[in-house]
Amino acid sequence: MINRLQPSVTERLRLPINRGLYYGGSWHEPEDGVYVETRSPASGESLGETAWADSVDVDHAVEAAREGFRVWRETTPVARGALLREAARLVRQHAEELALLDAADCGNPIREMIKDAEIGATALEYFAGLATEVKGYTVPLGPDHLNFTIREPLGVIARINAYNHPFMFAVSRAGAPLAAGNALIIKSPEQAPLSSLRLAELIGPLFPPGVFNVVSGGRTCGEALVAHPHIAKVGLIGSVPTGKAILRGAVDSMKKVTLELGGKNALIAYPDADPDKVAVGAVRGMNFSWCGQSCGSTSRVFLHDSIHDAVLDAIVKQVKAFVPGIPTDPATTMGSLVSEAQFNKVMRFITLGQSEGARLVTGGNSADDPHLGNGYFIKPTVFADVTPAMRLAREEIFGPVLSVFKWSDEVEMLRAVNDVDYGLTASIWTHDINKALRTATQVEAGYIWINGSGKHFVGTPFGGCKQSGLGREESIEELLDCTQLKNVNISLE
Ligand SMILES: NC(=O)c1ccc[n+]([C@@H]2O[C@H](COP(=O)([O-])OP(=O)(O)OC[C@H]3O[C@@H](n4cnc5c(N)ncnc54)[C@H](O)[C@@H]3O)[C@@H](O)[C@H]2O)c1
Repeated sequence: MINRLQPSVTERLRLPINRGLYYGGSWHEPEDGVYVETRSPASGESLGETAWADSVDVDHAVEAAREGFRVWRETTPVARGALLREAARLVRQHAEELALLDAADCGNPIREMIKDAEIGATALEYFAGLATEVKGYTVPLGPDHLNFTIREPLGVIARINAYNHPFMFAVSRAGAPLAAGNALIIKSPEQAPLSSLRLAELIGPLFPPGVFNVVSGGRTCGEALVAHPHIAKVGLIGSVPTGKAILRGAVDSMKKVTLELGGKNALIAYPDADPDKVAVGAVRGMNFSWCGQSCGSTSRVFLHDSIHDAVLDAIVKQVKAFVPGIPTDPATTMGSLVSEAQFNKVMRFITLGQSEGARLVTGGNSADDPHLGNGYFIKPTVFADVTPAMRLAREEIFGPVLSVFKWSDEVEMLRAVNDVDYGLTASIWTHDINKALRTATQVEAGYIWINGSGKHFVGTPFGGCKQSGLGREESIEELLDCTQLKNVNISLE
């Protein structure tokens, strides 16, 4: 059945046994009995069906989570932290099988996805350590009062996830809500639901029933979570249109919303930068391994005229290292797009870029290997002579397409960098510290690398400006955002 994924994968791929909805500490059938097939985007082969939750199922999951919350909020922070550390241990222990599931289900190569286990487990440990830092403070009001604040959990938090790192998002974004004493409902991405189910099998039973819940489904399931009056906060990792829909949907119940959305991120190279290092940064920042399907991808590269040709040549040489292949094969350096819809969207942008007058330097078509004929593979693609007005330069493609701009006037370049609706990441390359820091203050982005790209650092606030999102995660801000302050005044008169 799944032999084409990679010869030995049939033995190694451990599909989740449970395909239903995990809430209240056990597995449930969806009320209306609907299951939807999930297929490998690399081979077209079926990976079986998973439950498709609707609003009635969401009601059940929320009820179970409210029960879980009653127990969990009374659990000491140290005990919560201990369970999160145990969850981290299990994620590491099962790293290969979780990564294989994602490779098969979302098309990203196993050699990269295995790193997601370490990222997710480290996030759990980080928030486990912060569980005792959910502190209030005292407010001086003079001799007649003792006034203090208590920081309390919110209740039930829903996390709605995108498809590009399914189990890493499920794991890493569980840490803050649970450390702060909330119950959690994770909604898996419809394109790749399997690893979230396996995660529920592995770590769900660690927690009191109703504390850690996983539901699979599509937009209706997400909408029901957002509209539910007993969900206190929704965190989304997804696209800008979904973020806007969630903001609208959260109005009636006035819930908190955190949005980690898309990007059209700039890399800026100054004349003094080393062309080879810039090229390494540009290629790494573009995340070609998972076909550029990353919110933080530096998909717009602004090269100073004086180093433009040298960097472009080096980029073109380096992207040749990314050869589309079967994602479950450990040798594969670049996987497939997640779906036919995403493949078609990327191909439309490639055609559009050419018609807008950008110069296609390499790639631009699907993989040559006939063994990949059933999958959604596109070669790493680089456009040069891109100008700021082109749609290629302005819209998030979420595919392996890098746009290179040539600049000579710094003011004009910075205007072009900021003249997009997005503002997630930026990468600045220069040895001039003043220039680097001045540019960092001028670029409209939430997460900036100087002489680097791509990497996230545990404990540093990640999130976007403008339409790239609301709120900051991967840091203490994420933890505090899962809490609310209560003020208590004791009269001493
Ligand atoms: N900023 C970040 O950290 C980050 C990380 C990864 C991906 N992303 C972004 O995610 C996008 C790609 O992922 P995608 O295509 O899965 O995004 P998407 O917005 O289509 O879907 C994301 C999730 O939202 C759910 N959803 C869709 N419509 C909804 C609605 N109206 N109400 C509630 N839930 C709804 C989906 O079922 C899915 O689980 C890109 O734009 C990418 O930049 C952002």
